[in-house]
Amino acid sequence: MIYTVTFNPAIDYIVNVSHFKTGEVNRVNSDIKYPGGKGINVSRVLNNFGVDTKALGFIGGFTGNFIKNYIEDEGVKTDFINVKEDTRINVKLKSNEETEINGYGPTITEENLNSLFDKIKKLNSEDILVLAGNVQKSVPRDIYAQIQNICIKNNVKVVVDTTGEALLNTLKNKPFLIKPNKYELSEMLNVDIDNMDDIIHYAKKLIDMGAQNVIISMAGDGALLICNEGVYKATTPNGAVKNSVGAGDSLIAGFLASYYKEEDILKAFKLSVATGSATAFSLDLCTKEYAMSLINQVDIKKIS
Ligand SMILES: Nc1ncnc2c1ncn2[C@@H]1O[C@H](COP(=O)(O)OP(=O)(O)O)[C@@H](O)[C@H]1O
Ligand SMILES: O=P(O)(O)OC[C@H]1O[C@](O)(COP(=O)(O)O)[C@@H](O)[C@@H]1O
Repeated sequence: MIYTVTFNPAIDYIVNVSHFKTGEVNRVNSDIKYPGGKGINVSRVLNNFGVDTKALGFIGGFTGNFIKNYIEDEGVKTDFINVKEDTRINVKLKSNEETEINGYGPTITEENLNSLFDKIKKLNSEDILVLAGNVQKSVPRDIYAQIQNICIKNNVKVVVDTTGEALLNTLKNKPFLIKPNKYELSEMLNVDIDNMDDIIHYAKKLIDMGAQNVIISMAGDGALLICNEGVYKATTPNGAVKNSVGAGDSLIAGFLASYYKEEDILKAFKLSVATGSATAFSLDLCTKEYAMSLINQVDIKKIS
């Protein structure tokens, strides 16, 4: 089973406004609410691919229930821990530019954390665990590293998709896969990144620091994979972007949907990029059929 953990789920409130102006009353052309948060998105796409997945994490209030009911109706299994405050709402404003306002999120207590640890202790070597998204300020910065330590004992593969210090803290525990985008790569290592050589150089540093496989996602410029076999670059398929929220999460889901079945890193990389793009070209997260229809347009080249 592929488990995901989302510490800070969100309702993604997508708002389309033709010509957004600050300091004025703006009327929406259309709006829609989706369940969001990185691990939840990964589980939703895995479920679309027919892969058995369970979403763990913390939800609260009516906003939390919206997420739970929505994804359970789609067929995603859940085992959330209820917290006292409401799950956050993240606003994704689509106008001439895309603007995101991500909420703060509810407090997580030590008791909440212990309940999560108990659930994770039950995973075994057949399972994969995805730790995805930012964690609330109330949570220790090394929480993902603490969870990895439980997983190491039970031989569970761990994928980490977060940023900054929280991600750096996980490297010593050798995560199976990490997926910073190029801005997150530059931010976490506190370096300027100007070109592809810089991206490769710093992505290799993450391998030296402990990551087993690194994907650097680069939106419309595709993605890079750094693994045991070398460095590979993937192009993206052609298409018109409708909503890129969740494209990175979809990339991870596509990777795992393939890897879980075939354990072939390069095949998984190809599907991952097709899946990320399929979501970017869709209003909601993509279907399996759409991702599969794009896969032959993804060109992968070994670059070193
Ligand atoms: N504009 C785009 N055109 C085509 N594919 C895209 C576009 N934006 C995102 N994608 C796909 O989604 C993947 C992840 O997107 P990216 O924006 O890099 O991740 P994140 O959402 O984590 O920042 C990319 O590697 C690519 O496959
Ligand atoms: O946990 P964070 O970093 O605040 O991000 C949460 C947001 O990221 C998303 O999971 C989308 O992530 P990506 O676009 O990077 O795939 C949204 O659903 C959610 O609003």
